[in-house]
Amino acid sequence: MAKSLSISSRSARYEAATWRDYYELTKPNVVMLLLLTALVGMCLATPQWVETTVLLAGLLGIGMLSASAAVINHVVDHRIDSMMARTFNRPVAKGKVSIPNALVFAVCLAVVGFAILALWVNMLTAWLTLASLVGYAFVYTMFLKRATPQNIVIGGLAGAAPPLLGWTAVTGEVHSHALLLVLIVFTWTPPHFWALAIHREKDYAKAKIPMLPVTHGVAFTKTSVLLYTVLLSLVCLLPYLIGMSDLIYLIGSTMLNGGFLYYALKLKFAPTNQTAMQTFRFSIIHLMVLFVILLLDHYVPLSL
Ligand code: HEM
Ligand SMILES: CC(C)=CCC/C(C)=C/CC/C(C)=C/COP(=O)(O)OP(=O)(O)O
Repeated sequence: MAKSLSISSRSARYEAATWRDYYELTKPNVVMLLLLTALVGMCLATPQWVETTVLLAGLLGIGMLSASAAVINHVVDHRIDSMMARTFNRPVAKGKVSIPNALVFAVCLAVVGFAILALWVNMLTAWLTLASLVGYAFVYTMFLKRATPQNIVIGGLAGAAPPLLGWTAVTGEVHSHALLLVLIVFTWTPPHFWALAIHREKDYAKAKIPMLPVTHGVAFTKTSVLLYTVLLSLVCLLPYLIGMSDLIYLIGSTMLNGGFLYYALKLKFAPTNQTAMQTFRFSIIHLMVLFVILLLDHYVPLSL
């Protein structure tokens, strides 16, 4: 009796799932920023306007595979998500969306996304995007996240891939300029995540996830944020130095990196309770504006 009651109350909770829960599973804000970086990869790949079919099918396919990866992340992590204050309310962790339903949703997104890329873009982009899904949903989430504090440095490669995916969607080839855009996002990821991890250190310790502040302490993580931010500022100079981007980019990226360095220095040497989260929030604005500036610089010629 008690068993049947608990089953029926569980299924009642599953019935309560709405489209909003499924939408939340796709990490929409993260996917939007990933798509912005993919769009910039597309636009920078050609001096002409990107062909409409490639633009739309490319963004849709990359978006669907990224969303699928995010849904799988929710499924794999539902136990640890339910232990952390930031994530306990997520649809799978909370039991609002069942694991089978979430998996069916993820598989549908992945199959349709892959087919769109294969049919209307090209096979190179389809395979590279699928590899990014595997990198994030399986390699990072299932193994690295639980294994090493360098998890997000290595796993960051999957999240950094979209500018390359956008580029290959347009040209069908891997180009060094596209790899430089990947390097920018790759170098940006550690200060982006570790700033948040400092704020959420107790959550991660509780869930026994070996994030850097848990394994090496908050002071060491702050130093790592600062050093990666310095490295990011140097990497961000490369598009100008190799002649890929021009003056608008140089000025814009220098200002953004100045802002990021300000927060990283404040976090290390003069923090308040809010500084870690302010740094995390600024990292998102930094990457978003940086890629908009790359786009502006591409279409508005302005050089010395
Ligand atoms: C391994 C790499 C990464 C890790 C570990 C990571 C981690 C995180 C975490 C833990 C959050 C907080 C989510 C929440 O509040 O529930 C977050 C937020 C966010 N991340 Fe990342 N991130 C990574 C890469 C990226 C990449 C590559 C992008 C985009 C290019 C990105 C864009 C965002 C955005 C836009 C948010 C805010 C989401 C929101 O407010 O809903 N992240 N990230
Ligand atoms: C196809 C393709 C480009 C795939 C990449 C997909 C993707 C959604 C990358 C973003 C990385 C990210 C949000 C990591 C956080 O995971 P977490 O588990 O550490 O954070 P959480 O605790 O908030 O879930």
